Amino acid sequence: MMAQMAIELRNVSKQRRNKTIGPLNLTLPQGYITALVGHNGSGKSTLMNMLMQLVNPDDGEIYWFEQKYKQGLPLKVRQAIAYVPENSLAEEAYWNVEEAASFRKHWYPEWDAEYLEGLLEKFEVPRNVKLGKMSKGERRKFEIAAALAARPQLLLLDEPSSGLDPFAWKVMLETLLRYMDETGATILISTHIVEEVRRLADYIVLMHKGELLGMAEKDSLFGSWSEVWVNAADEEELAELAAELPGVLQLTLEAPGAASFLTQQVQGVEEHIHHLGLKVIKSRSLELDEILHLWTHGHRPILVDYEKGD
Ligand SMILES: Nc1ncnc2c1ncn2[C@@H]1O[C@H](COP(=O)(O)OP(=O)(O)OP(=O)(O)O)[C@@H](O)[C@H]1O
Repeated sequence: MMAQMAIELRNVSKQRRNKTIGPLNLTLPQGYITALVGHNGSGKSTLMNMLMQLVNPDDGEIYWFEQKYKQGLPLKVRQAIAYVPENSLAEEAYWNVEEAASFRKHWYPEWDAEYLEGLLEKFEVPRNVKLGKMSKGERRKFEIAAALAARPQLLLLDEPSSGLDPFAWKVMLETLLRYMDETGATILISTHIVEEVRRLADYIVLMHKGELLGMAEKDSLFGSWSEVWVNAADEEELAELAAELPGVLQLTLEAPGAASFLTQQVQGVEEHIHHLGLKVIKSRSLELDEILHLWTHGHRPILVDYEKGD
């Protein structure tokens, strides 16, 4: 399946109890890791479930490797996708690692038993324990290892790090990066962990209250917002600053003689400040979580690579 696009969503929507997810427009280019971020209940799992056809959209169209399959995903496509859902399947609870692995091996033609062995060892997954008797983290590690052993072209991971200890988490990151390097697969990962986004993601997709706020190249987000401190004497000077500086946020007098604000155009703003006869005391780039927070509050970063909001 030599497609440029692993996944495309066109105006996809799904009615949930009291809210609508969508309309979602999104393109996942092949060969990249995209992090799906957003608050609880924003629709991340619903989106993943639609990509597995576990949930069907009410409206719109989904393309897998540039094809749409209204009548169900063909086996060949299904076999190219591995999914680690938020909650592990109850049906497999009575199997141990070997039994679960041998079942999946029949399902996935590219199954790599040796690779699985290596991963289980690295992750320190206990053997001869039924999956249902494993700790949350142990089960999670098995599920991630087994998903990779299927050698998927598209890997969907719904909060894979939940329950992992720091050691296992590190192994997971290394393993995913290596897998991407070796195979050029596509990964969609939902996560609440900023550090994970920072280390893994090529692209960030932000969901908020059932809507996609946009997609940004991760690197373009860094440095998009800055916090700047200036020497402003009083409220009067502050008001002058506010009138002079376009598009600044959260302008506040921090202490007598010092004000701070947020800006996306740090250079232009600094020139303005000098022009007003004031000085920049210091400035810093906002962290990724701060940038995402601003974004969910309507302050879209300017350096967004491309938006599939049409
Ligand atoms: N089977 C369902 N039937 C009806 N509504 C559902 C169903 N599953 C989820 N919802 C609702 O849809 C919304 C989105 O849920 P979803 O699980 O997709 O969010 P999420 O972003 O994955 O959240 P979290 O970060 O908590 O995992 C929520 O308001 C949820 O209550």
